[in-house]
Amino acid sequence: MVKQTVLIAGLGLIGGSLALSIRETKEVRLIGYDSNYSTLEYAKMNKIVDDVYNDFTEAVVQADICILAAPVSVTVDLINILNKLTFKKSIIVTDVGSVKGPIMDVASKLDSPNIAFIGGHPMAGSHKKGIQAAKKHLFENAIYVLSPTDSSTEEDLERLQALLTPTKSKFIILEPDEHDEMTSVISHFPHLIASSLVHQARNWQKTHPYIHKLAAGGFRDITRIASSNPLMWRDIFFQNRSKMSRLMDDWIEEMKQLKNLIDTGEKTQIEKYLEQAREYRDGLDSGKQGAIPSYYDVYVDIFDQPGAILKVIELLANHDISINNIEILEIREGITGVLRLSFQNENDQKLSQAVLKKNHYDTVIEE
Ligand SMILES: NC(=O)c1ccc[n+]([C@@H]2O[C@H](COP(=O)([O-])OP(=O)(O)OC[C@H]3O[C@@H](n4cnc5c(N)ncnc54)[C@H](O)[C@@H]3O)[C@@H](O)[C@H]2O)c1
Ligand SMILES: O=C(O)C(=O)C[C@]1(C(=O)O)C=C[C@@H](O)C=C1
Repeated sequence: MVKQTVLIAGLGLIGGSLALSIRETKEVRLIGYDSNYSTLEYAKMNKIVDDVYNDFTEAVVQADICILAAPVSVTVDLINILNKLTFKKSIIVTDVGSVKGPIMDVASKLDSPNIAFIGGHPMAGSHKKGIQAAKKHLFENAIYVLSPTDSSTEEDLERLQALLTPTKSKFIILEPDEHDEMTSVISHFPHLIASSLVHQARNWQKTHPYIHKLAAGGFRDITRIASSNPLMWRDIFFQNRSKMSRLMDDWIEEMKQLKNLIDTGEKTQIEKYLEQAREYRDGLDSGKQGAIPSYYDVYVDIFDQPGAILKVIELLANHDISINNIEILEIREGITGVLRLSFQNENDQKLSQAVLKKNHYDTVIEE
Protein backbone atom coordinates (compact mmCIF):
# COMPACT_ATOMS: atom_id res chain seq x y z
CA MET A 1 0.00 0.00 0.00
CA VAL A 2 1.30 3.48 -0.88
CA LYS A 3 1.73 5.57 2.26
CA GLN A 4 0.03 8.94 2.25
CA THR A 5 2.33 11.87 3.00
CA VAL A 6 1.20 14.16 5.80
CA LEU A 7 2.89 17.51 6.31
CA ILE A 8 2.74 19.40 9.59
CA ALA A 9 3.72 23.02 9.01
CA GLY A 10 4.71 24.51 12.37
CA LEU A 11 6.16 21.93 14.74
CA GLY A 12 5.45 23.64 18.06
CA LEU A 13 3.30 22.54 20.97
CA ILE A 14 0.25 21.76 18.83
CA GLY A 15 1.99 20.62 15.62
CA GLY A 16 4.43 18.48 17.61
CA SER A 17 1.64 16.94 19.69
CA LEU A 18 -0.35 16.09 16.56
CA ALA A 19 2.76 14.56 15.01
CA LEU A 20 3.33 12.41 18.10
CA SER A 21 -0.16 10.96 17.97
CA ILE A 22 -0.43 10.65 14.16
CA ARG A 23 2.93 8.88 13.87
CA GLU A 24 1.34 5.90 15.60
CA THR A 25 -0.39 5.34 12.26
CA LYS A 26 2.19 3.30 10.45
CA GLU A 27 0.75 3.85 6.96
CA VAL A 28 1.63 7.55 7.01
CA ARG A 29 4.85 9.26 5.94
CA LEU A 30 5.03 12.21 8.28
CA ILE A 31 7.02 15.28 7.27
CA GLY A 32 7.51 18.56 9.11
CA TYR A 33 8.18 22.15 8.15
CA ASP A 34 9.22 24.92 10.54
CA SER A 35 11.13 28.18 10.26
CA ASN A 36 13.15 27.32 13.36
CA TYR A 37 16.20 25.12 12.69
CA SER A 38 16.57 23.82 16.24
CA THR A 39 12.92 22.72 16.17
CA LEU A 40 13.54 20.81 12.96
CA GLU A 41 16.66 19.22 14.43
CA TYR A 42 14.77 18.22 17.59
CA ALA A 43 11.91 16.74 15.53
CA LYS A 44 14.29 14.73 13.39
CA MET A 45 16.50 13.57 16.27
CA ASN A 46 13.53 12.42 18.33
CA LYS A 47 11.89 10.77 15.30
CA ILE A 48 8.76 12.92 15.75
CA VAL A 49 8.54 13.12 11.95
CA ASP A 50 10.24 11.10 9.20
CA ASP A 51 11.71 14.08 7.33
CA VAL A 52 12.06 17.80 7.95
CA TYR A 53 12.01 20.80 5.59
CA ASN A 54 12.84 24.46 5.99
CA ASP A 55 11.10 25.32 2.73
CA PHE A 56 7.30 25.23 2.87
CA THR A 57 6.81 24.94 -0.90
CA GLU A 58 9.18 22.01 -1.24
CA ALA A 59 7.34 20.16 1.53
CA VAL A 60 3.73 20.96 0.68
CA VAL A 61 3.85 19.84 -2.95
CA GLN A 62 4.64 16.31 -1.72
CA ALA A 63 1.76 16.17 0.75
CA ASP A 64 -1.62 14.43 0.50
CA ILE A 65 -2.73 16.12 3.70
CA CYS A 66 -1.25 19.29 5.18
CA ILE A 67 -1.86 20.51 8.74
CA LEU A 68 -1.00 24.18 9.23
CA ALA A 69 0.02 24.52 12.89
CA ALA A 70 1.81 27.86 13.01
CA PRO A 71 0.54 31.04 14.74
CA VAL A 72 -2.70 32.34 13.17
CA SER A 73 -1.12 35.19 11.18
CA VAL A 74 1.57 32.84 9.81
CA THR A 75 -1.15 30.34 8.88
CA VAL A 76 -2.83 33.10 6.84
CA ASP A 77 0.50 33.78 5.07
CA LEU A 78 1.02 30.07 4.35
CA ILE A 79 -2.46 29.80 2.78
CA ASN A 80 -1.59 32.77 0.56
CA ILE A 81 1.54 30.89 -0.53
CA LEU A 82 -0.62 27.84 -1.38
CA ASN A 83 -2.57 30.00 -3.77
CA LYS A 84 0.56 30.71 -5.79
CA LEU A 85 1.51 27.04 -6.19
CA THR A 86 0.44 24.43 -8.73
CA PHE A 87 -0.85 21.19 -7.24
CA LYS A 88 -0.63 18.24 -9.60
CA LYS A 89 -2.46 15.92 -7.18
CA SER A 90 -5.25 16.58 -4.72
CA ILE A 91 -4.44 17.72 -1.21
CA ILE A 92 -6.52 18.23 1.94
CA VAL A 93 -5.38 21.31 3.87
CA THR A 94 -6.44 21.99 7.43
CA ASP A 95 -5.21 24.24 10.24
CA VAL A 96 -5.30 24.34 14.05
CA GLY A 97 -5.66 28.09 14.56
CA SER A 98 -7.48 29.38 17.63
CA VAL A 99 -9.35 31.94 15.50
CA LYS A 100 -11.14 30.75 12.39
CA GLY A 101 -12.48 33.90 10.64
CA PRO A 102 -9.31 35.29 9.01
CA ILE A 103 -8.09 31.80 8.11
CA MET A 104 -11.37 30.77 6.46
CA ASP A 105 -11.53 34.11 4.61
CA VAL A 106 -8.17 33.61 2.97
CA ALA A 107 -8.87 29.90 2.40
CA SER A 108 -12.07 30.80 0.52
CA LYS A 109 -9.83 32.54 -2.06
CA LEU A 110 -7.86 29.36 -2.83
CA ASP A 111 -8.59 28.69 -6.47
CA SER A 112 -6.82 25.41 -7.19
CA PRO A 113 -9.48 22.70 -7.74
CA ASN A 114 -7.00 20.27 -6.19
CA ILE A 115 -7.08 21.89 -2.73
CA ALA A 116 -9.80 20.86 -0.28
CA PHE A 117 -9.73 23.14 2.76
CA ILE A 118 -11.21 22.17 6.13
CA GLY A 119 -10.71 24.54 9.06
CA GLY A 120 -9.71 22.92 12.35
CA HIS A 121 -9.13 23.74 16.00
CA PRO A 122 -8.33 21.23 18.74
CA MET A 123 -9.72 22.68 21.98
CA ALA A 124 -6.81 21.61 24.12
CA GLY A 125 -3.42 23.06 24.76
CA SER A 126 -1.33 24.46 27.52
CA HIS A 127 0.49 27.58 28.63
CA LYS A 128 3.73 26.04 27.35
CA LYS A 129 5.09 26.43 23.85
CA GLY A 130 7.45 24.73 21.45
CA ILE A 131 8.13 21.17 20.37
CA GLN A 132 9.74 20.23 23.71
CA ALA A 133 6.35 20.70 25.37
CA ALA A 134 4.54 18.50 22.81
CA LYS A 135 2.62 15.52 24.18
CA LYS A 136 1.11 12.52 22.45
CA HIS A 137 -1.99 12.54 24.65
CA LEU A 138 -2.63 16.30 24.58
CA PHE A 139 -5.91 16.01 22.67
CA GLU A 140 -7.35 12.93 24.35
CA ASN A 141 -11.03 13.53 25.13
CA ALA A 142 -10.81 17.13 23.88
CA ILE A 143 -13.25 18.72 21.47
CA TYR A 144 -11.78 19.07 17.96
CA VAL A 145 -13.67 21.67 15.93
CA LEU A 146 -13.82 21.16 12.16
CA SER A 147 -15.19 23.67 9.65
CA PRO A 148 -15.59 22.17 6.17
CA THR A 149 -15.77 24.53 3.19
CA ASP A 150 -17.26 24.43 -0.33
CA SER A 151 -13.91 23.11 -1.57
CA SER A 152 -14.11 19.97 0.61
CA THR A 153 -16.30 16.90 0.19
CA GLU A 154 -17.79 14.53 2.75
CA GLU A 155 -15.06 12.05 1.78
CA ASP A 156 -12.32 14.65 2.49
CA LEU A 157 -13.83 15.23 5.92
CA GLU A 158 -13.88 11.49 6.62
CA ARG A 159 -10.23 11.16 5.51
CA LEU A 160 -9.17 13.99 7.78
CA GLN A 161 -11.09 12.57 10.73
CA ALA A 162 -9.53 9.15 10.08
CA LEU A 163 -6.06 10.74 10.17
CA LEU A 164 -6.86 12.51 13.43
CA THR A 165 -8.46 9.47 15.08
CA PRO A 166 -5.30 8.58 17.08
CA THR A 167 -5.65 11.93 18.89
CA LYS A 168 -8.74 10.40 20.60
CA SER A 169 -10.45 13.78 20.40
CA LYS A 170 -14.15 14.35 19.74
CA PHE A 171 -15.06 16.09 16.51
CA ILE A 172 -17.71 18.75 16.19
CA ILE A 173 -18.60 20.77 13.10
CA LEU A 174 -18.95 24.52 13.56
CA GLU A 175 -19.38 27.57 11.37
CA PRO A 176 -16.24 29.77 11.65
CA ASP A 177 -18.07 32.80 13.03
CA GLU A 178 -19.93 30.74 15.61
CA HIS A 179 -16.59 29.21 16.60
CA ASP A 180 -14.92 32.60 17.00
CA GLU A 181 -17.80 33.93 19.05
CA MET A 182 -17.76 30.98 21.44
CA THR A 183 -13.98 30.79 21.78
CA SER A 184 -13.80 34.52 22.43
CA VAL A 185 -16.01 33.95 25.48
CA ILE A 186 -14.64 30.65 26.74
CA SER A 187 -10.95 30.93 25.82
CA HIS A 188 -9.67 34.25 24.45
CA PHE A 189 -11.25 36.74 26.84
CA PRO A 190 -10.37 34.72 29.98
CA HIS A 191 -6.71 34.97 28.92
CA LEU A 192 -6.93 38.74 28.87
CA ILE A 193 -8.54 38.77 32.33
CA ALA A 194 -5.90 36.41 33.75
CA SER A 195 -3.14 38.73 32.52
CA SER A 196 -4.94 41.79 33.89
CA LEU A 197 -5.23 40.17 37.34
CA VAL A 198 -1.49 39.53 37.32
CA HIS A 199 -0.88 43.17 36.39
CA GLN A 200 -3.11 44.29 39.24
CA ALA A 201 -1.11 42.20 41.75
CA ARG A 202 2.13 43.46 40.24
CA ASN A 203 1.06 47.08 40.73
CA TRP A 204 0.04 46.44 44.33
CA GLN A 205 3.42 44.86 44.97
CA LYS A 206 4.99 48.32 44.68
CA THR A 207 3.30 49.35 47.94
CA HIS A 208 2.94 45.85 49.47
CA PRO A 209 6.25 44.08 48.79
CA TYR A 210 5.13 40.74 50.32
CA ILE A 211 1.87 40.45 48.39
CA HIS A 212 3.21 37.63 46.20
CA LYS A 213 3.84 35.50 49.31
CA LEU A 214 0.09 35.46 49.85
CA ALA A 215 -0.61 34.12 46.36
CA ALA A 216 -2.11 30.76 47.26
CA GLY A 217 -4.30 28.31 45.33
CA GLY A 218 -6.94 30.81 44.22
CA PHE A 219 -4.66 33.32 42.55
CA ARG A 220 -2.54 30.57 41.03
CA ASP A 221 -5.57 28.71 39.63
CA ILE A 222 -7.13 31.74 38.00
CA THR A 223 -3.87 33.10 36.55
CA ARG A 224 -2.14 29.92 35.28
CA ILE A 225 -2.91 30.89 31.71
CA ALA A 226 -1.24 34.29 32.16
CA SER A 227 2.01 32.29 31.79
CA SER A 228 1.10 31.49 28.17
CA ASN A 229 2.96 32.31 24.99
CA PRO A 230 2.61 36.13 24.48
CA LEU A 231 3.22 36.02 20.72
CA MET A 232 0.51 33.45 20.14
CA TRP A 233 -2.00 35.30 22.30
CA ARG A 234 -1.23 38.70 20.78
CA ASP A 235 -2.06 37.11 17.45
CA ILE A 236 -5.31 35.61 18.76
CA PHE A 237 -6.51 38.85 20.36
CA PHE A 238 -5.92 40.85 17.21
CA GLN A 239 -7.28 38.25 14.82
CA ASN A 240 -10.48 38.15 16.90
CA ARG A 241 -10.38 41.81 17.91
CA SER A 242 -13.98 42.87 17.21
CA LYS A 243 -15.37 40.04 19.34
CA MET A 244 -12.81 40.75 22.07
CA SER A 245 -13.72 44.41 22.08
CA ARG A 246 -17.43 43.63 22.46
CA LEU A 247 -16.71 41.30 25.38
CA MET A 248 -14.68 44.00 27.07
CA ASP A 249 -17.68 46.34 26.87
CA ASP A 250 -19.87 43.61 28.41
CA TRP A 251 -17.31 42.95 31.11
CA ILE A 252 -16.88 46.62 32.03
CA GLU A 253 -20.68 46.93 32.28
CA GLU A 254 -20.86 43.85 34.50
CA MET A 255 -18.05 45.14 36.74
CA LYS A 256 -19.91 48.43 37.11
CA GLN A 257 -23.03 46.55 38.23
CA LEU A 258 -21.02 44.43 40.67
CA LYS A 259 -19.32 47.53 42.05
CA ASN A 260 -22.71 49.03 42.63
CA LEU A 261 -23.87 45.91 44.53
CA ILE A 262 -20.71 46.02 46.69
CA ASP A 263 -20.89 49.79 47.28
CA THR A 264 -24.56 49.65 48.28
CA GLY A 265 -24.12 46.54 50.47
CA GLU A 266 -26.47 44.31 48.44
CA LYS A 267 -25.44 41.12 50.24
CA THR A 268 -28.33 39.00 48.95
CA GLN A 269 -27.67 40.00 45.35
CA ILE A 270 -23.97 39.27 45.66
CA GLU A 271 -24.68 35.87 47.20
CA LYS A 272 -27.09 35.10 44.35
CA TYR A 273 -24.44 36.17 41.82
CA LEU A 274 -21.86 33.88 43.43
CA GLU A 275 -24.35 31.01 43.72
CA GLN A 276 -25.28 31.23 40.02
CA ALA A 277 -21.61 31.29 39.04
CA ARG A 278 -20.88 28.28 41.25
CA GLU A 279 -23.75 26.27 39.76
CA TYR A 280 -22.65 26.94 36.18
CA ARG A 281 -18.96 26.27 36.96
CA ASP A 282 -19.74 23.00 38.74
CA GLY A 283 -21.88 21.93 35.79
CA LEU A 284 -18.92 22.31 33.41
CA ASP A 285 -17.08 19.40 34.98
CA SER A 286 -20.07 17.19 35.64
CA GLY A 287 -19.94 15.72 32.15
CA LYS A 288 -23.64 16.44 31.74
CA GLN A 289 -23.26 19.80 30.10
CA GLY A 290 -22.45 20.80 26.54
CA ALA A 291 -19.32 20.07 24.65
CA ILE A 292 -16.87 20.16 27.52
CA PRO A 293 -15.45 16.69 28.14
CA SER A 294 -15.88 15.26 31.61
CA TYR A 295 -12.85 14.50 33.69
CA TYR A 296 -12.84 11.76 36.25
CA ASP A 297 -10.90 13.28 39.11
CA VAL A 298 -9.83 11.98 42.50
CA TYR A 299 -8.46 14.42 45.08
CA VAL A 300 -5.84 12.87 47.37
CA ASP A 301 -4.33 14.37 50.52
CA ILE A 302 -0.58 13.88 50.67
CA PHE A 303 2.14 14.99 53.03
CA ASP A 304 5.08 17.11 51.96
CA GLN A 305 7.65 14.34 52.18
CA PRO A 306 10.22 13.26 49.60
CA GLY A 307 8.68 10.68 47.26
CA ALA A 308 5.07 11.26 48.41
CA ILE A 309 3.77 11.80 44.89
CA LEU A 310 5.81 8.93 43.50
CA LYS A 311 4.23 6.57 46.06
CA VAL A 312 0.73 7.44 44.85
CA ILE A 313 1.73 6.97 41.21
CA GLU A 314 3.45 3.65 41.93
CA LEU A 315 0.45 2.38 43.84
CA LEU A 316 -1.87 3.04 40.93
CA ALA A 317 0.62 1.76 38.35
CA ASN A 318 0.86 -1.51 40.31
CA HIS A 319 -2.89 -1.87 39.77
CA ASP A 320 -2.54 -1.11 36.04
CA ILE A 321 -4.47 2.14 36.33
CA SER A 322 -3.26 4.84 34.00
CA ILE A 323 -3.46 8.44 35.12
CA ASN A 324 -4.42 11.04 32.51
CA ASN A 325 -3.20 14.07 34.40
CA ILE A 326 -1.74 14.98 37.77
CA GLU A 327 -1.93 18.41 39.32
CA ILE A 328 -0.55 19.57 42.65
CA LEU A 329 -3.25 21.90 43.90
CA GLU A 330 -1.67 23.08 47.08
CA ILE A 331 1.43 22.01 48.92
CA ARG A 332 3.21 24.00 51.55
CA GLU A 333 6.27 23.11 53.54
CA GLY A 334 5.56 20.44 56.14
CA ILE A 335 1.81 20.51 55.59
CA THR A 336 -0.56 18.27 53.69
CA GLY A 337 -1.18 19.12 50.10
CA VAL A 338 -3.76 17.98 47.59
CA LEU A 339 -3.13 16.05 44.41
CA ARG A 340 -5.74 16.07 41.67
CA LEU A 341 -5.52 12.86 39.68
CA SER A 342 -7.55 12.73 36.45
CA PHE A 343 -8.58 9.46 34.85
CA GLN A 344 -9.93 8.42 31.48
CA ASN A 345 -13.17 6.92 32.79
CA GLU A 346 -15.35 6.42 35.83
CA ASN A 347 -14.16 2.86 36.32
CA ASP A 348 -10.51 3.95 36.74
CA GLN A 349 -11.63 6.81 38.97
CA LYS A 350 -13.56 4.54 41.36
CA LEU A 351 -10.89 1.82 41.30
CA SER A 352 -8.18 4.37 42.17
CA GLN A 353 -10.17 5.69 45.06
CA ALA A 354 -10.65 2.17 46.40
CA VAL A 355 -6.91 1.37 46.05
CA LEU A 356 -5.87 4.63 47.71
CA LYS A 357 -8.37 4.27 50.56
CA LYS A 358 -7.14 0.74 51.23
CA ASN A 359 -3.67 2.25 51.59
CA HIS A 360 -4.91 4.80 54.12
CA TYR A 361 -5.03 7.87 51.88
CA ASP A 362 -7.78 10.44 52.35
CA THR A 363 -9.54 10.86 49.01
CA VAL A 364 -12.47 12.82 47.67
CA ILE A 365 -14.48 12.52 44.46
CA GLU A 366 -16.51 15.64 43.78
CA GLU A 367 -20.11 14.88 42.78
N1 LIG B 1 -1.21 26.59 22.66
C1 LIG B 1 -2.47 26.26 22.72
O1 LIG B 1 -3.02 26.07 23.81
C2 LIG B 1 -3.25 26.08 21.44
C3 LIG B 1 -4.37 25.25 21.43
C4 LIG B 1 -5.07 25.06 20.25
C5 LIG B 1 -4.66 25.70 19.08
N2 LIG B 1 -3.58 26.53 19.13
C6 LIG B 1 -3.15 27.16 17.85
O2 LIG B 1 -2.10 26.38 17.37
C7 LIG B 1 -1.19 27.18 16.62
C8 LIG B 1 0.22 26.92 17.12
O3 LIG B 1 0.30 27.22 18.48
P1 LIG B 1 1.36 26.51 19.43
O4 LIG B 1 0.82 26.61 20.80
O5 LIG B 1 1.75 25.19 18.87
O6 LIG B 1 2.55 27.53 19.30
P2 LIG B 1 4.13 27.23 19.39
O7 LIG B 1 4.77 28.55 19.56
O8 LIG B 1 4.40 26.15 20.35
O9 LIG B 1 4.43 26.67 17.93
C9 LIG B 1 4.39 27.43 16.76
C10 LIG B 1 5.41 26.86 15.79
O10 LIG B 1 5.27 27.58 14.56
C11 LIG B 1 6.59 27.88 14.11
N3 LIG B 1 6.57 29.05 13.25
C12 LIG B 1 6.43 30.35 13.60
N4 LIG B 1 6.50 31.12 12.52
C13 LIG B 1 6.69 30.30 11.46
C14 LIG B 1 6.85 30.50 10.06
N5 LIG B 1 6.82 31.73 9.54
N6 LIG B 1 6.99 29.42 9.29
C15 LIG B 1 7.03 28.18 9.84
N7 LIG B 1 6.90 27.93 11.13
C16 LIG B 1 6.73 28.98 11.93
C17 LIG B 1 7.40 28.10 15.37
O11 LIG B 1 8.80 27.96 15.12
C18 LIG B 1 6.85 27.03 16.27
O12 LIG B 1 7.55 25.81 16.13
C19 LIG B 1 -1.67 28.61 16.77
O13 LIG B 1 -2.35 28.98 15.61
C20 LIG B 1 -2.60 28.57 17.94
O14 LIG B 1 -3.61 29.53 17.81
C21 LIG B 1 -2.85 26.70 20.25
O1 LIG C 1 -4.94 25.00 28.74
C1 LIG C 1 -4.49 26.05 28.34
O2 LIG C 1 -3.50 26.57 28.83
C2 LIG C 1 -5.12 26.74 27.21
O3 LIG C 1 -5.06 27.91 27.18
C3 LIG C 1 -5.76 25.95 26.13
C4 LIG C 1 -6.71 26.71 25.23
C5 LIG C 1 -7.87 27.26 26.09
O4 LIG C 1 -8.52 26.42 26.71
O5 LIG C 1 -8.12 28.45 26.11
C6 LIG C 1 -5.99 27.81 24.57
C7 LIG C 1 -6.11 28.11 23.29
C8 LIG C 1 -6.71 27.23 22.35
O6 LIG C 1 -6.99 27.70 21.16
C9 LIG C 1 -7.40 26.11 22.91
C10 LIG C 1 -7.27 25.79 24.22
